[in-house]
Amino acid sequence: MEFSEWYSDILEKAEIYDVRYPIKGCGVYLPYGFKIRRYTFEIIRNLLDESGHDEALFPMLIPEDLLAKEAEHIKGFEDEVYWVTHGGKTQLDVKLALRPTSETPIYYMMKLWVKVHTDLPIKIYQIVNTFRYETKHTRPLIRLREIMTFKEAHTAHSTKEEAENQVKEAISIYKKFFDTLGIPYLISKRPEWDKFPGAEYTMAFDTIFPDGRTMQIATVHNLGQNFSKTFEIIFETPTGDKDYAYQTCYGISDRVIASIIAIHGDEKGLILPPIVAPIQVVIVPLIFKGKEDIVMEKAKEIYEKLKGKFRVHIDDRDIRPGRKFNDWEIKGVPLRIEVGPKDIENKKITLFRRDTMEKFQVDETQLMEVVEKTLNNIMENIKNRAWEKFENFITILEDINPDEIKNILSEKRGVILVPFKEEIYNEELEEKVEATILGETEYKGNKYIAIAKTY
Ligand SMILES: Nc1ncnc2c1ncn2[C@@H]1O[C@H](COS(=O)(=O)NC(=O)[C@@H](N)CS)[C@@H](O)[C@H]1O
Repeated sequence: MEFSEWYSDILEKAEIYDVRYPIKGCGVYLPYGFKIRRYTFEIIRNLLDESGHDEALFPMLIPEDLLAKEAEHIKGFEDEVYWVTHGGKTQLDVKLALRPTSETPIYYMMKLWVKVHTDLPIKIYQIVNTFRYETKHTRPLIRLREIMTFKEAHTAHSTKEEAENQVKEAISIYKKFFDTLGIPYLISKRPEWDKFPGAEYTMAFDTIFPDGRTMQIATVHNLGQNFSKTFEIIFETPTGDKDYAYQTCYGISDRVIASIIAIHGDEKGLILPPIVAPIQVVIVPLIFKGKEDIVMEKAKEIYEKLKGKFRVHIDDRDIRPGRKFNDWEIKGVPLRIEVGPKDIENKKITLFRRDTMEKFQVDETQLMEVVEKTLNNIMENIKNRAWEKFENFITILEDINPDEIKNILSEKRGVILVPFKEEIYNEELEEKVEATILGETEYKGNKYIAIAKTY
Protein backbone atom coordinates (compact mmCIF):
# COMPACT_ATOMS: atom_id res chain seq x y z
CA MET A 1 0.00 0.00 0.00
CA GLU A 2 1.23 3.47 -0.90
CA PHE A 3 2.46 5.40 2.17
CA SER A 4 0.03 8.34 2.22
CA GLU A 5 -2.92 5.95 1.89
CA TRP A 6 -1.47 3.79 4.70
CA TYR A 7 -1.00 6.89 6.84
CA SER A 8 -4.54 8.27 6.54
CA ASP A 9 -5.93 4.74 6.91
CA ILE A 10 -4.06 4.10 10.16
CA LEU A 11 -5.11 7.42 11.71
CA GLU A 12 -8.68 6.21 11.42
CA LYS A 13 -8.27 2.48 12.09
CA ALA A 14 -6.07 3.00 15.16
CA GLU A 15 -8.54 5.69 16.34
CA ILE A 16 -5.85 8.38 16.65
CA TYR A 17 -7.25 11.36 14.79
CA ASP A 18 -10.45 12.26 12.94
CA VAL A 19 -9.97 14.40 9.84
CA ARG A 20 -13.70 14.94 9.26
CA TYR A 21 -13.73 18.32 11.01
CA PRO A 22 -15.44 20.84 8.68
CA ILE A 23 -12.41 23.14 8.30
CA LYS A 24 -9.51 22.20 5.99
CA GLY A 25 -6.27 21.69 7.90
CA CYS A 26 -8.10 21.18 11.22
CA GLY A 27 -8.75 17.77 12.84
CA VAL A 28 -9.70 16.09 16.09
CA TYR A 29 -7.44 14.13 18.44
CA LEU A 30 -9.44 11.07 19.51
CA PRO A 31 -8.86 9.75 23.04
CA TYR A 32 -6.27 7.13 22.01
CA GLY A 33 -4.35 9.63 19.91
CA PHE A 34 -4.66 12.24 22.62
CA LYS A 35 -2.96 9.91 25.11
CA ILE A 36 -0.06 9.30 22.68
CA ARG A 37 0.23 13.08 22.33
CA ARG A 38 0.13 13.54 26.11
CA TYR A 39 2.87 10.98 26.83
CA THR A 40 4.99 12.30 23.95
CA PHE A 41 4.88 15.93 25.07
CA GLU A 42 5.46 14.90 28.69
CA ILE A 43 8.93 13.81 27.55
CA ILE A 44 9.81 17.19 26.03
CA ARG A 45 8.30 18.99 29.06
CA ASN A 46 10.58 17.03 31.38
CA LEU A 47 13.64 17.65 29.19
CA LEU A 48 12.91 21.40 29.10
CA ASP A 49 12.12 21.62 32.82
CA GLU A 50 15.29 19.70 33.69
CA SER A 51 17.35 22.20 31.68
CA GLY A 52 16.14 25.34 33.40
CA HIS A 53 13.10 26.25 31.29
CA ASP A 54 9.78 27.36 32.78
CA GLU A 55 6.44 26.69 31.16
CA ALA A 56 4.26 29.78 30.71
CA LEU A 57 1.14 30.73 28.75
CA PHE A 58 0.48 33.73 26.50
CA PRO A 59 -2.67 35.02 24.80
CA MET A 60 -3.52 33.69 21.37
CA LEU A 61 -4.59 37.08 19.97
CA ILE A 62 -1.88 39.49 18.73
CA PRO A 63 -2.67 43.12 17.79
CA GLU A 64 -1.76 43.87 14.18
CA ASP A 65 0.82 46.56 15.03
CA LEU A 66 2.66 44.15 17.35
CA LEU A 67 2.82 41.36 14.81
CA ALA A 68 4.06 43.80 12.17
CA LYS A 69 6.84 45.31 14.29
CA GLU A 70 9.70 43.11 13.05
CA ALA A 71 9.77 43.66 9.29
CA GLU A 72 11.31 40.32 8.23
CA HIS A 73 9.03 38.44 10.59
CA ILE A 74 5.80 39.91 9.30
CA LYS A 75 7.01 39.59 5.68
CA GLY A 76 7.55 35.91 6.33
CA PHE A 77 4.13 35.38 7.90
CA GLU A 78 1.81 37.93 6.28
CA ASP A 79 0.39 35.37 3.82
CA GLU A 80 -0.28 32.88 6.61
CA VAL A 81 -1.93 34.93 9.35
CA TYR A 82 -5.58 34.47 10.31
CA TRP A 83 -7.22 37.73 11.41
CA VAL A 84 -10.02 38.46 13.89
CA THR A 85 -11.84 41.64 12.84
CA HIS A 86 -15.01 41.66 14.94
CA GLY A 87 -16.12 41.24 18.53
CA GLY A 88 -19.72 40.14 18.02
CA LYS A 89 -21.28 42.76 15.70
CA THR A 90 -18.71 45.38 16.65
CA GLN A 91 -15.87 45.93 14.19
CA LEU A 92 -12.60 45.96 16.15
CA ASP A 93 -10.57 49.16 15.79
CA VAL A 94 -7.38 47.05 15.74
CA LYS A 95 -7.30 43.78 13.77
CA LEU A 96 -6.13 40.86 15.90
CA ALA A 97 -4.02 37.99 14.56
CA LEU A 98 -4.38 34.41 15.69
CA ARG A 99 -0.76 33.64 16.67
CA PRO A 100 1.18 31.88 13.89
CA THR A 101 4.02 31.68 16.46
CA SER A 102 4.52 33.80 19.54
CA GLU A 103 7.74 35.87 19.21
CA THR A 104 5.81 39.12 19.13
CA PRO A 105 3.52 38.73 22.19
CA ILE A 106 6.31 37.15 24.24
CA TYR A 107 8.98 39.72 23.37
CA TYR A 108 6.55 42.56 24.00
CA MET A 109 6.25 41.22 27.58
CA MET A 110 9.98 40.53 27.92
CA LYS A 111 10.59 44.25 27.42
CA LEU A 112 8.56 44.84 30.58
CA TRP A 113 10.40 42.13 32.51
CA VAL A 114 14.01 42.89 31.59
CA LYS A 115 15.87 45.85 33.14
CA VAL A 116 19.27 44.57 34.31
CA HIS A 117 21.50 41.65 33.30
CA THR A 118 20.45 39.74 36.44
CA ASP A 119 16.94 39.55 34.97
CA LEU A 120 18.52 37.28 32.35
CA PRO A 121 18.56 34.59 31.12
CA ILE A 122 14.87 34.02 30.52
CA LYS A 123 14.07 30.51 29.28
CA ILE A 124 10.35 29.93 28.84
CA TYR A 125 8.15 27.72 26.68
CA GLN A 126 4.50 27.09 26.00
CA ILE A 127 2.64 24.22 24.36
CA VAL A 128 -0.31 25.78 22.54
CA ASN A 129 -2.24 25.83 19.30
CA THR A 130 -1.07 28.17 16.58
CA PHE A 131 -2.60 29.08 13.23
CA ARG A 132 -1.06 29.26 9.78
CA TYR A 133 -3.07 29.64 6.60
CA GLU A 134 -1.04 27.03 4.75
CA THR A 135 -1.65 27.21 1.02
CA LYS A 136 0.34 24.05 0.28
CA HIS A 137 -1.51 20.72 0.52
CA THR A 138 -2.61 20.28 4.16
CA ARG A 139 -2.10 16.84 5.78
CA PRO A 140 -3.24 15.51 9.16
CA LEU A 141 -0.63 16.13 11.89
CA ILE A 142 1.90 17.06 9.18
CA ARG A 143 0.75 20.31 7.61
CA LEU A 144 -2.08 21.80 9.65
CA ARG A 145 -3.80 25.15 9.56
CA GLU A 146 -4.50 24.88 13.26
CA ILE A 147 -1.26 23.47 14.66
CA MET A 148 -2.74 21.89 17.79
CA THR A 149 0.48 20.97 19.58
CA PHE A 150 3.01 23.71 19.04
CA LYS A 151 5.79 23.64 21.64
CA GLU A 152 7.63 26.94 21.32
CA ALA A 153 10.56 27.85 23.56
CA HIS A 154 11.86 31.42 23.73
CA THR A 155 15.02 32.56 25.48
CA ALA A 156 16.79 35.87 26.17
CA HIS A 157 20.43 36.18 27.21
CA SER A 158 22.90 38.90 28.22
CA THR A 159 25.68 37.77 25.90
CA LYS A 160 26.02 36.53 22.33
CA GLU A 161 28.01 33.51 23.59
CA GLU A 162 25.26 32.51 26.01
CA ALA A 163 22.70 32.63 23.19
CA GLU A 164 25.04 30.51 21.05
CA ASN A 165 25.27 27.99 23.89
CA GLN A 166 21.52 28.01 24.21
CA VAL A 167 21.23 26.97 20.55
CA LYS A 168 23.56 24.06 21.35
CA GLU A 169 21.49 23.13 24.44
CA ALA A 170 18.28 23.24 22.38
CA ILE A 171 19.85 20.93 19.80
CA SER A 172 20.94 18.48 22.49
CA ILE A 173 17.46 18.57 24.07
CA TYR A 174 15.89 17.70 20.70
CA LYS A 175 18.45 14.94 20.13
CA LYS A 176 17.54 13.38 23.47
CA PHE A 177 13.85 13.81 22.67
CA PHE A 178 14.01 12.12 19.26
CA ASP A 179 16.41 9.44 20.54
CA THR A 180 13.92 8.63 23.31
CA LEU A 181 11.25 8.20 20.62
CA GLY A 182 13.58 6.30 18.28
CA ILE A 183 13.03 8.85 15.50
CA PRO A 184 16.10 9.26 13.24
CA TYR A 185 17.18 12.74 12.13
CA LEU A 186 19.70 14.72 10.15
CA ILE A 187 20.66 18.10 11.63
CA SER A 188 21.44 20.82 9.14
CA LYS A 189 21.89 24.57 9.07
CA ARG A 190 19.19 25.90 6.75
CA PRO A 191 20.47 28.04 3.87
CA GLU A 192 20.15 31.84 4.17
CA TRP A 193 17.17 31.84 1.81
CA ASP A 194 15.24 29.34 3.91
CA LYS A 195 15.82 30.45 7.50
CA PHE A 196 13.07 31.47 9.96
CA PRO A 197 11.79 35.02 9.27
CA GLY A 198 13.75 37.34 11.59
CA ALA A 199 16.43 34.82 12.57
CA GLU A 200 20.21 35.11 12.17
CA TYR A 201 20.26 31.42 11.29
CA THR A 202 18.12 28.30 11.61
CA MET A 203 19.20 24.78 12.61
CA ALA A 204 16.74 22.09 11.59
CA PHE A 205 16.05 18.42 12.32
CA ASP A 206 14.77 16.48 9.33
CA THR A 207 13.62 12.89 9.36
CA ILE A 208 12.80 10.72 6.33
CA PHE A 209 9.30 9.30 5.92
CA PRO A 210 8.71 5.83 4.42
CA ASP A 211 7.96 7.40 1.03
CA GLY A 212 11.49 8.79 1.02
CA ARG A 213 10.52 12.43 1.47
CA THR A 214 12.02 14.44 4.33
CA MET A 215 9.97 16.05 7.07
CA GLN A 216 11.18 19.01 9.13
CA ILE A 217 10.40 17.88 12.68
CA ALA A 218 12.16 20.57 14.72
CA THR A 219 13.89 23.90 14.33
CA VAL A 220 16.19 26.00 16.48
CA HIS A 221 16.66 29.66 15.62
CA ASN A 222 19.35 32.06 16.73
CA LEU A 223 17.54 35.39 16.63
CA GLY A 224 20.57 37.49 17.53
CA GLN A 225 19.34 40.94 18.54
CA ASN A 226 16.86 41.32 15.67
CA PHE A 227 13.78 41.10 17.84
CA SER A 228 15.26 42.65 20.99
CA LYS A 229 16.13 45.79 18.99
CA THR A 230 12.63 45.94 17.52
CA PHE A 231 10.96 45.25 20.87
CA GLU A 232 13.54 47.25 22.88
CA ILE A 233 14.46 44.43 25.26
CA ILE A 234 17.30 46.46 26.79
CA PHE A 235 19.28 45.57 29.92
CA GLU A 236 21.95 47.23 32.00
CA THR A 237 25.22 45.29 31.72
CA PRO A 238 27.45 44.50 34.74
CA THR A 239 29.59 47.52 33.79
CA GLY A 240 26.58 49.84 33.73
CA ASP A 241 26.25 50.06 29.95
CA LYS A 242 23.09 49.28 27.99
CA ASP A 243 22.69 46.39 25.56
CA TYR A 244 19.95 44.53 23.69
CA ALA A 245 19.19 40.94 24.74
CA TYR A 246 20.51 38.03 22.61
CA GLN A 247 17.68 35.60 21.80
CA THR A 248 16.84 32.13 20.56
CA CYS A 249 13.63 30.20 19.97
CA TYR A 250 12.96 26.57 19.09
CA GLY A 251 9.84 24.67 18.16
CA ILE A 252 8.25 21.31 17.47
CA SER A 253 4.68 20.40 16.62
CA ASP A 254 2.21 17.59 15.93
CA ARG A 255 4.71 16.40 13.31
CA VAL A 256 6.42 14.53 16.13
CA ILE A 257 3.25 12.42 16.53
CA ALA A 258 3.08 11.96 12.76
CA SER A 259 6.70 10.76 12.80
CA ILE A 260 6.11 8.18 15.56
CA ILE A 261 3.23 6.78 13.49
CA ALA A 262 4.97 6.87 10.13
CA ILE A 263 8.48 5.81 11.12
CA HIS A 264 7.69 2.93 13.47
CA GLY A 265 4.51 1.62 11.83
CA ASP A 266 4.37 -1.45 9.59
CA GLU A 267 1.82 -2.83 7.15
CA LYS A 268 -0.17 -4.21 10.10
CA GLY A 269 -0.50 -0.80 11.78
CA LEU A 270 1.12 1.18 14.58
CA ILE A 271 4.11 0.04 16.59
CA LEU A 272 4.26 2.38 19.57
CA PRO A 273 7.42 3.08 21.57
CA PRO A 274 6.41 1.82 25.05
CA ILE A 275 7.16 5.20 26.58
CA VAL A 276 4.25 6.81 24.68
CA ALA A 277 1.93 3.77 24.41
CA PRO A 278 -1.45 4.35 26.09
CA ILE A 279 -1.49 0.59 26.75
CA GLN A 280 1.93 -1.01 27.15
CA VAL A 281 0.70 -4.54 27.93
CA VAL A 282 -2.68 -5.91 26.87
CA ILE A 283 -3.92 -9.11 28.52
CA VAL A 284 -6.13 -11.30 26.33
CA PRO A 285 -7.92 -14.10 28.21
CA LEU A 286 -8.52 -17.16 25.96
CA ILE A 287 -11.97 -18.22 27.08
CA PHE A 288 -12.71 -21.91 26.71
CA LYS A 289 -16.05 -23.47 27.59
CA GLY A 290 -16.20 -24.29 31.27
CA LYS A 291 -12.80 -22.68 31.98
CA GLU A 292 -13.92 -19.04 31.96
CA ASP A 293 -13.46 -18.52 35.68
CA ILE A 294 -9.91 -19.81 36.08
CA VAL A 295 -8.80 -17.91 32.98
CA MET A 296 -10.33 -14.61 34.11
CA GLU A 297 -8.94 -15.14 37.60
CA LYS A 298 -5.43 -15.60 36.24
CA ALA A 299 -5.81 -12.63 33.91
CA LYS A 300 -6.81 -10.44 36.86
CA GLU A 301 -3.89 -11.78 38.91
CA ILE A 302 -1.45 -10.83 36.15
CA TYR A 303 -3.15 -7.45 35.76
CA GLU A 304 -2.79 -6.71 39.48
CA LYS A 305 0.92 -7.60 39.37
CA LEU A 306 1.64 -5.39 36.35
CA LYS A 307 -0.64 -2.39 36.94
CA GLY A 308 1.70 -0.68 39.43
CA LYS A 309 4.55 -0.49 36.92
CA PHE A 310 2.99 -0.60 33.47
CA ARG A 311 -0.02 0.73 31.62
CA VAL A 312 -1.92 -2.58 31.37
CA HIS A 313 -5.42 -3.48 30.13
CA ILE A 314 -7.48 -6.68 30.16
CA ASP A 315 -9.49 -7.13 26.98
CA ASP A 316 -12.50 -8.98 28.32
CA ARG A 317 -14.78 -8.17 25.37
CA ASP A 318 -16.99 -11.01 24.31
CA ILE A 319 -15.39 -11.43 20.87
CA ARG A 320 -13.01 -14.00 19.34
CA PRO A 321 -9.34 -13.76 20.48
CA GLY A 322 -8.24 -13.31 16.84
CA ARG A 323 -10.29 -10.11 16.60
CA LYS A 324 -8.71 -8.87 19.82
CA PHE A 325 -5.20 -9.66 18.60
CA ASN A 326 -5.89 -7.77 15.38
CA ASP A 327 -7.31 -4.71 17.15
CA TRP A 328 -4.31 -4.34 19.47
CA GLU A 329 -1.81 -4.99 16.68
CA ILE A 330 -3.36 -2.16 14.68
CA LYS A 331 -3.16 0.10 17.74
CA GLY A 332 0.51 -0.71 18.18
CA VAL A 333 0.33 -2.08 21.73
CA PRO A 334 3.95 -3.19 22.27
CA LEU A 335 3.29 -6.34 24.30
CA ARG A 336 0.40 -8.81 24.55
CA ILE A 337 -0.09 -11.55 27.15
CA GLU A 338 -2.37 -14.46 26.22
CA VAL A 339 -3.89 -16.36 29.15
CA GLY A 340 -5.23 -19.88 28.43
CA PRO A 341 -6.06 -22.96 30.54
CA LYS A 342 -3.02 -24.96 29.33
CA ASP A 343 -0.56 -22.21 30.32
CA ILE A 344 -2.23 -21.88 33.69
CA GLU A 345 -1.78 -25.61 34.26
CA ASN A 346 1.91 -25.49 33.22
CA LYS A 347 2.48 -22.24 35.12
CA LYS A 348 3.58 -20.57 31.89
CA ILE A 349 2.91 -17.17 30.40
CA THR A 350 2.59 -16.64 26.62
CA LEU A 351 3.74 -13.26 25.36
CA PHE A 352 3.57 -11.66 21.92
CA ARG A 353 5.79 -8.70 20.98
CA ARG A 354 4.32 -6.36 18.36
CA ASP A 355 7.62 -5.24 16.79
CA THR A 356 8.75 -8.70 15.67
CA MET A 357 5.30 -10.37 15.83
CA GLU A 358 7.04 -13.15 17.79
CA LYS A 359 5.22 -15.27 20.35
CA PHE A 360 7.21 -16.80 23.24
CA GLN A 361 6.61 -18.48 26.59
CA VAL A 362 8.16 -17.91 30.01
CA ASP A 363 7.61 -19.25 33.52
CA GLU A 364 4.99 -17.17 35.23
CA THR A 365 7.53 -16.46 38.02
CA GLN A 366 9.54 -14.40 35.52
CA LEU A 367 6.58 -12.19 34.56
CA MET A 368 7.76 -8.80 35.89
CA GLU A 369 11.37 -8.97 34.73
CA VAL A 370 10.41 -10.39 31.30
CA VAL A 371 7.84 -7.64 30.70
CA GLU A 372 10.34 -4.94 31.69
CA LYS A 373 13.17 -6.46 29.65
CA THR A 374 11.02 -7.07 26.58
CA LEU A 375 9.60 -3.54 26.54
CA ASN A 376 13.15 -2.13 26.70
CA ASN A 377 14.22 -4.53 23.98
CA ILE A 378 11.31 -3.46 21.80
CA MET A 379 12.35 0.19 22.15
CA GLU A 380 15.96 -0.62 21.21
CA ASN A 381 14.82 -2.75 18.29
CA ILE A 382 12.41 -0.24 16.71
CA LYS A 383 14.97 2.55 17.17
CA ASN A 384 17.69 0.50 15.42
CA ARG A 385 15.29 -0.50 12.66
CA ALA A 386 14.33 3.16 12.12
CA TRP A 387 17.98 4.27 11.91
CA GLU A 388 18.78 1.45 9.52
CA LYS A 389 15.97 2.49 7.16
CA PHE A 390 17.11 6.11 7.54
CA GLU A 391 20.74 5.35 6.67
CA ASN A 392 19.60 3.37 3.63
CA PHE A 393 17.84 6.51 2.39
CA ILE A 394 21.11 8.49 2.44
CA THR A 395 23.14 8.63 -0.79
CA ILE A 396 26.60 10.22 -0.76
CA LEU A 397 27.79 11.53 -4.14
CA GLU A 398 31.28 12.78 -4.99
CA ASP A 399 30.01 15.76 -6.94
CA ILE A 400 26.93 17.59 -8.17
CA ASN A 401 25.57 15.76 -11.19
CA PRO A 402 22.06 17.22 -11.67
CA ASP A 403 20.79 14.34 -13.77
CA GLU A 404 22.08 11.71 -11.36
CA ILE A 405 20.54 13.65 -8.44
CA LYS A 406 17.17 14.00 -10.20
CA ASN A 407 17.25 10.32 -11.00
CA ILE A 408 18.00 9.25 -7.44
CA LEU A 409 15.40 11.63 -5.97
CA SER A 410 12.69 10.31 -8.27
CA GLU A 411 13.56 6.63 -7.76
CA LYS A 412 15.08 6.00 -4.35
CA ARG A 413 14.38 9.50 -2.95
CA GLY A 414 15.80 10.12 0.56
CA VAL A 415 18.65 12.58 1.18
CA ILE A 416 21.58 13.18 -1.16
CA LEU A 417 24.82 14.44 0.36
CA VAL A 418 27.46 16.13 -1.76
CA PRO A 419 30.72 17.52 -0.33
CA PHE A 420 30.20 21.13 0.76
CA LYS A 421 31.56 23.73 -1.66
CA GLU A 422 30.82 27.41 -1.06
CA GLU A 423 30.77 28.22 -4.78
CA ILE A 424 27.84 25.91 -5.60
CA TYR A 425 25.88 26.56 -2.40
CA ASN A 426 23.13 28.88 -3.75
CA GLU A 427 19.49 28.97 -4.75
CA GLU A 428 20.29 28.20 -8.38
CA LEU A 429 21.41 24.77 -7.21
CA GLU A 430 17.81 24.05 -6.09
CA GLU A 431 16.54 24.83 -9.58
CA LYS A 432 19.31 22.76 -11.17
CA VAL A 433 18.52 19.65 -9.14
CA GLU A 434 14.73 20.36 -8.92
CA ALA A 435 14.77 19.64 -5.20
CA THR A 436 15.19 21.39 -1.84
CA ILE A 437 18.53 22.21 -0.26
CA LEU A 438 18.04 21.19 3.37
CA GLY A 439 21.29 22.98 4.21
CA GLU A 440 24.84 22.29 5.29
CA THR A 441 25.27 19.23 7.49
CA GLU A 442 27.89 17.11 9.22
CA TYR A 443 27.57 13.41 8.41
CA LYS A 444 29.98 10.80 9.70
CA GLY A 445 32.63 13.47 10.23
CA ASN A 446 32.41 15.22 6.87
CA LYS A 447 30.66 18.41 5.77
CA TYR A 448 28.01 18.13 3.04
CA ILE A 449 25.22 19.96 1.27
CA ALA A 450 22.03 17.95 1.93
CA ILE A 451 19.49 17.78 -0.92
CA ALA A 452 16.03 16.15 -0.77
CA LYS A 453 12.41 16.16 -1.78
CA THR A 454 10.57 17.39 1.29
CA TYR A 455 7.04 17.45 2.67
N1 LIG B 1 1.63 23.96 9.25
C1 LIG B 1 2.30 23.20 10.12
N2 LIG B 1 1.74 22.07 10.62
C2 LIG B 1 2.42 21.29 11.50
N3 LIG B 1 3.66 21.57 11.95
C3 LIG B 1 4.25 22.69 11.49
C4 LIG B 1 3.62 23.55 10.56
N4 LIG B 1 4.47 24.60 10.30
C5 LIG B 1 5.58 24.37 11.04
N5 LIG B 1 5.47 23.23 11.74
C6 LIG B 1 6.44 22.67 12.66
O1 LIG B 1 6.69 23.65 13.68
C7 LIG B 1 8.11 23.79 13.85
C8 LIG B 1 8.42 25.22 14.32
O2 LIG B 1 7.93 26.14 13.36
S1 LIG B 1 8.96 27.18 12.78
O3 LIG B 1 8.20 28.09 11.96
O4 LIG B 1 9.99 26.46 12.12
N6 LIG B 1 9.62 27.93 14.02
C9 LIG B 1 8.94 28.80 14.78
O5 LIG B 1 7.78 29.04 14.63
C10 LIG B 1 9.77 29.47 15.86
N7 LIG B 1 8.94 30.43 16.56
C11 LIG B 1 10.31 28.48 16.84
S2 LIG B 1 9.07 27.98 17.88
C12 LIG B 1 8.67 23.44 12.49
O6 LIG B 1 10.02 22.98 12.61
C13 LIG B 1 7.76 22.32 12.01
O7 LIG B 1 8.22 21.09 12.53
